[in-house]
This record gives sequence, structure tokens and C-alpha cells, in this order.
Amino acid sequence: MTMLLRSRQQRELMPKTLEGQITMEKTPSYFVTREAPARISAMSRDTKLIVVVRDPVTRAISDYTQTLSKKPDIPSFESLTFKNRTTGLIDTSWSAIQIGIYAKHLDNWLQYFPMDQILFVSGERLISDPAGELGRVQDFLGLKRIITDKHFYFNQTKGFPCLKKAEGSSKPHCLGKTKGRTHPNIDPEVVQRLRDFYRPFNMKFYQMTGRFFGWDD
Ligand SMILES: Nc1ncnc2c1ncn2[C@@H]1O[C@H](COP(=O)(O)OS(=O)(=O)O)[C@@H](OP(=O)(O)O)[C@H]1O
Repeated sequence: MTMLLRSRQQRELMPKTLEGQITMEKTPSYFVTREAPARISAMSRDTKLIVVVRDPVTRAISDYTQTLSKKPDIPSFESLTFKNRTTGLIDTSWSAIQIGIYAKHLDNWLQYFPMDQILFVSGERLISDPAGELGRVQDFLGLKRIITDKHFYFNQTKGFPCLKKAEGSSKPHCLGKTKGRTHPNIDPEVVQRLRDFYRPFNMKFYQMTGRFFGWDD
């Protein structure tokens, strides 16, 4: 569901939750949609919010890779990055770049939700230590730590951790074909320019969340 609904409509679409159950909904665009915090807060002020974030530069390239897979004729990443390549002025209106300005989006959410109702999961740690990251998610949701490192194995071919057994099955489960696509090589100067661009926003984001995500090493 990518469309944002009015709070009453949205509540009606959500399954009924019994005592002891948690209803979850996942929509990537909520985090960057201006109206989302007000509407979700109107639906329920107690909603807990979980956001997976990764290095905004890699995120932008991943976003571009996804679009490229659907529209192979789009201009290069390098040309979309700049408003003016000569002056190095970055096109912050390009969604692939805009979405990675996490501190700005978080500011918008903090108008409606306290920080302790928002959990940021590290996309990098989700790959290198899935059980550790999911431990944080379970704690945040007030759940027992049921999912541990025993549930995962690292699949070298896929380059991601996979579940040893999928829910209701005895077979392993890995991420689908559209996850972990190979990214195109991007001009290192453009990557560096983007690193410089994001650094102050990343610093602000680390400060706001109290977590150092390590994107600026
Ligand atoms: N579990 C887990 N751990 C770490 N990384 C993950 C995970 N699931 C998805 N991904 C990566 O996120 C990128 C986009 O996937 P999404 O599932 O968010 O896609 S979507 O926005 O819902 O369409 C996509 O990035 P790329 O690998 O760069 O294409 C996915 O690989």
C-alpha cells in the first residue's frame, strides 16, 4: 500500500488486533511523506515506528539501480545527481538523493512522535549481524528475544543472511531476486561529492538518534 489514507479509512483497513497481538504495516514511502506523521498520529498516537536506514550514498545508487531495472533508458546516475555538473551543485529534488537526507525527514516525524517511539535499524548491520539488529527490534516491541543467531545462516552466493527455516516450512528462505542487485560503477568523484554532501546531515542524524551508523568513516 503506497497511498496514504485518511486515519479512519486506514484504521478500518488494518486487521483487528487482540490483546497481546501487534499489527504491523510496511510502506517504504511513509518515512519521507510529509503528511504521514500527522495521519498516523491521528490514527493512533501509540504507534511504534521502525525505519531501516543505510548509507545514503549506497541507498541512492540502490534506488537508481531499481529504477534502471524497470526503465533501462534513463540518464546516467552521474548526470541525474547534479543540477550543474560544472559547479558541482547537487540536485536535491531528485528523490534518490532527497530520501537519504534522514535528519530532515526525522525532524518532520518528531513534530508528532517522541524519539522513544521510533527505532532506526541499520541496513548494514541487518546484513552483518541480523540477530543483533532483530534483538533491538524485539526489545523495542516489548517481545521476548525469540529470534536469535540460530535462525540465520550466511549465504555466500546471495551475499545476505538467510533464514534456516521459513515460517511454516522446513526449507531455508533467502531474499528474493530483486534484493541484492549488482550496482553499476559510479564515477568515484561523484561518489565523493555525495559523501561530502551527506556528511553534515548524517552527523545531525547520529546526534538525533543517539546512534553512530558509521557511514562517514
Ligand atoms: N533483510 C535485509 N537486510 C539488508 N538489506 C535488505 C534486506 N531486505 C532488503 N534489503 C535491501 O534493501 C534494498 C531495497 O529493498 P526493499 O525491500 O526495501 O525494497 S522496497 O523499497 O520495499 O521496494 C535492496 O538493496 P540492494 O541490494 O541495493 O538492491 C535490498 O537488498
